[in-house]
Amino acid sequence: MLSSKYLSGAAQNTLRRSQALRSYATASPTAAFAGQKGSNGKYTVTLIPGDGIGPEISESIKNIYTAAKVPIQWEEVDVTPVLKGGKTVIPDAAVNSIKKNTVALKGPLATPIGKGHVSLNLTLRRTFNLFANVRPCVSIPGYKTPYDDVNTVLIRENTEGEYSGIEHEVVDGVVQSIKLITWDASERVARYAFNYAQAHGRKRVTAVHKANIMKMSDGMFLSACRQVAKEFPQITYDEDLLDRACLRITQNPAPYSDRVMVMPNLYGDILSDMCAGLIGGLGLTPSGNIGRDASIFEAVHGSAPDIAGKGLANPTALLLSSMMMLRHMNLNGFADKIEKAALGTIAEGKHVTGDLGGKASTKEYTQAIIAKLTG
Ligand SMILES: NC(=O)C1=CN([C@@H]2O[C@H](COP(=O)(O)OP(=O)(O)OC[C@H]3O[C@@H](n4cnc5c(N)ncnc54)[C@H](O)[C@@H]3O)[C@@H](O)[C@H]2O)C=CC1
Ligand SMILES: O=C(O)CCC(=O)C(=O)O
Repeated sequence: MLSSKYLSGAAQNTLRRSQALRSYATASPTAAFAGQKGSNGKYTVTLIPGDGIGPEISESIKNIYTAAKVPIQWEEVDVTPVLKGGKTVIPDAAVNSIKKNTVALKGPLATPIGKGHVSLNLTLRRTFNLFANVRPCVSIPGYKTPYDDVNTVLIRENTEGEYSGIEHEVVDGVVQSIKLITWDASERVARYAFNYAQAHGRKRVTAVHKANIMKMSDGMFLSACRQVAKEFPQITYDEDLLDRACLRITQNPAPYSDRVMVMPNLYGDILSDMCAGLIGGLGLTPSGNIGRDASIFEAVHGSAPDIAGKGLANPTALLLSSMMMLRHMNLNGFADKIEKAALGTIAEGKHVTGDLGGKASTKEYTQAIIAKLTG
């Protein structure tokens, strides 16, 4: 093991954070929602509309929630980054709102490529120790794609790995980027994956890795998974190489319907976009960033600058993310009702957005869902 004296300041911070989180490894895997309704009978949820298509799709969710009479009031916060002590940080008001409400719905946040401020998406995940990113990807009934039986659940380690953000120039022309894997974070996400499989009736957990190449980092991730697997004898545990998993899923996704895949950070980012491609694209896939003290729900997609401001975006991915949020808040009845209206609208095919081959604007699609909810 590398002694901490050889680590950069950022790496040492990550190590400290990991040590501080040690207790999470054995804690309950889910952030049990403990929010209280206000005197108006509603829960307060933080809303980050986000960048690019974010405000358009957030507006759609708000309108659908009003129509469905979901007992939620939104606390909208701005996360335009501010400079504090030479560092780019999220404004205190936004951080405090999420701390207080413990649940947030987040639109996509854009990150400058190859320069500029750090990713605020990653900053939020780290700030609230959102250690597991759950990314389900399920075929949409009635929307025809090459496979109609996709039903994958991918759980991505969400705080470290290739996304640790520890980079420096060694000498001119040589840059080093450190992939940091800790036992604690690996064990914590592995335990979450097994608990998730158990709670959702999935019989197998597959750890996806490249430990043939990254023998120490992915190797330790696998060791943590193997150790946790012993606590769950009723669940089959196996391992698959990332490249082989990509090939197998695209050739035949059916065998992945009975399992949960768990993996280091970057692999989960890429594999979830690949799975989204199998069911119709990024306009359809939700996710939940789960921590013990807070959870933030967001679409898998980004800010889609190519269609932003044109009223073309598909709000389904954010809407389904908010369904994950409602179920997390035990508001299952509202989630079922809205999900049925959205999926019914897609299955009918008359009012779908361009990414699904339709001609409807974001507003027309939203109105069609609202008509189902109120009609
Ligand atoms: N969690 C987050 O907030 C994420 C943020 N990003 C950021 O978003 C920005 C743009 O990234 P890209 O690589 O362009 O990925 P992207 O996901 O924004 O877009 C990829 C493609 O999918 C389409 N698309 C995405 N969402 C859609 C929707 N709801 N409806 C219809 N079409 C949709 C876009 O039009 C584009 O052609 C970058 O700054 C990136 O860093 C990227 C991924 C996740
Ligand atoms: O933060 C970003 O801009 C991209 C993040 C991303 O692709 C993800 O990890 O979901």
